[in-house]
Amino acid sequence: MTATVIDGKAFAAKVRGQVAEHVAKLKEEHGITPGLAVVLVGEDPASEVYVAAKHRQTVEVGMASFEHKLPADVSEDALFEVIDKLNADPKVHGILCQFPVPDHLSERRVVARIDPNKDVDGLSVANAGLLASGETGLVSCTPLGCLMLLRDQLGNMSGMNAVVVGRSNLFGKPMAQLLLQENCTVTIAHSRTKDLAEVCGRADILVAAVGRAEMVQGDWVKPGATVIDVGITRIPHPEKPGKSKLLGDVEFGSASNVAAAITPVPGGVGPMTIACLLANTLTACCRSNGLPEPEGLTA
Ligand SMILES: Nc1nc2c(c(=O)[nH]1)N[C@@H](CN(C=O)c1ccc(C(=O)N[C@@H](CCC(=O)O)C(=O)O)cc1)CN2
Repeated sequence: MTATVIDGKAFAAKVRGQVAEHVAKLKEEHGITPGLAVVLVGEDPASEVYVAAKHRQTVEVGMASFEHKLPADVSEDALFEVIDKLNADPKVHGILCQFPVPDHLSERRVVARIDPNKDVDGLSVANAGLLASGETGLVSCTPLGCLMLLRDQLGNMSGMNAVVVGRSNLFGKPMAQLLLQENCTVTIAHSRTKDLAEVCGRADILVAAVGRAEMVQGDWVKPGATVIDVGITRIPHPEKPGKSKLLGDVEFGSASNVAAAITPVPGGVGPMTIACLLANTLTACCRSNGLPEPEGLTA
């Protein structure tokens, strides 16, 4: 079997197109422009690339982009002052702080300071709780992106065995909740799981978010499964000196011989993260103005 390679880059472009269409309608019919504020603390090179991509794509879909770059040694008080102003700013519908933050800051405390209605990363305790209770909130972007890819690939997932490898608040836990909402039978596996290969081998839907390059081998994959690879590890390119190469958590070559469908790295889940951030900003804007939400862009 050679798996269908799920094109996350193309799907993300489609999502951005839907967001742009809805944004244009909001402007025309209601004179409202959704706004996204991104706070970057320090100069982590990867974070700078992601924040630049967020700014570019926000502007491309017709939204207002507000960037706040703070020095690496910014105090928690000074950072909270910026967040408080954004919470109170009616032009800003979505706020996020790019992670990781420097060690003297706590990601948990930063997220807790953001108004849950503007928490477009969906990471606040309020939004995590709403998701766990099956109520409407804002859903973490990468799991939301994976859900969109799975719905597109599989349609009805009811009764399927889903295994999520990884239990982070950013990804594993919300992903498991979303799969549960799709009526999957969900297992969350993690570093202490016994016989991980056997657990993975029972998955009709296997979502790997372990953060260890190529840990999930082809012989862990059930024939015909749909495999979603959330890992991104950057290594020096073996053939091109000075260049780097990205690896997922799944050994793509062997897994794609067994699976029915699989996301590649790069070009799979990654591009969906920013597309879903834009979708969440649009959703937050519609909700705060009491307007109907865009269809197909929420969980
Ligand atoms: N506040 C947040 N911080 C971080 C998040 C997040 O969702 N919220 N996620 C990651 C970084 N990230 C977005 O912020 C992100 C990661 C990867 C991609 C992406 O498109 N990846 C490409 C490869 C890009 C490359 O060459 O490096 C792919 O997989 O094809 C977009 C956004 C951590 N921080």
